[in-house]
Amino acid sequence: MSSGYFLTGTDTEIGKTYSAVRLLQRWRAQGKRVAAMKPVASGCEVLADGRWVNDDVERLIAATGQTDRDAMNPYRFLPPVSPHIAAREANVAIDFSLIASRYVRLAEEADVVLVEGAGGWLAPLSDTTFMADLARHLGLPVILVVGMRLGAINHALLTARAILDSGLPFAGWVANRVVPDQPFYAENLATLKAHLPAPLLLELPYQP
Ligand SMILES: Nc1ncnc2c1ncn2[C@@H]1O[C@H](COP(=O)(O)OP(=O)(O)OP(=O)(O)O)[C@@H](O)[C@H]1O
Ligand SMILES: C[C@H](N)[C@H](N)CCCCCC(=O)O
Ligand SMILES: [Mg+2]
Repeated sequence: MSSGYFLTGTDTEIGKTYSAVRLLQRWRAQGKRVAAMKPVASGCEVLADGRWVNDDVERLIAATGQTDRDAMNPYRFLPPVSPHIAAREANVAIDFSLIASRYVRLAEEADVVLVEGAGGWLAPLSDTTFMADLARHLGLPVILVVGMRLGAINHALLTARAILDSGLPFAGWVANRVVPDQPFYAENLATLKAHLPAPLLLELPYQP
């Protein structure tokens, strides 16, 4: 029986993929077969042969050794904008059932599947749906990446409340240092530990 997690963050660009790679490496080192999924990616580079390449997909694939990009990334959009806008511009409706069936396929071959959202917990996927709805559709416990910088306490506690409201288990959080020298880092971490109702799974240093 495989386990799966939905990885969200306090914002976009705060190190979800960076943390995903570290989590995947850790599980791999424990002898687990790992798979990653980036169901919806916005922001691609177009290669000379016309292929669309998303950086998150490439980084996740490099960490897991998966080869089938289409299986782990069913929706890929060119502009680096909110997925609901990218999907609307492309005339695409994001189908949660399709994502769930791909997830099941990945889970059949892995001990742990890590699903990375796009943006934060309430990043929209359409005019009426949000990342949180996709996480609920998949029914996965949630891991929150906190991009450690000024303002993150508020973002983290708001996100934690919204995760609890969703009814999904809040499996844990990652403290990812996105700035080199956050003043009073230890105190910020202690405040988060005191208020977040889930265990700190990983503390990642700033990497210059
Ligand atoms: N601990 C860290 N030290 C230094 N740089 C970091 C760290 N974590 C993330 N970064 C850098 O910050 C940028 C954003 O990180 P990342 O792509 O993982 O964010 P994300 O939350 O996955 O974004 P998105 O919402 O687009 O998926 C990247 O350039 C990454 O290398
Ligand atoms: C383009 C970016 N890197 C992500 N892929 C999408 C971020 C969506 C954020 C939506 C929002 O909350 O405003
Ligand atoms: Mg990412």
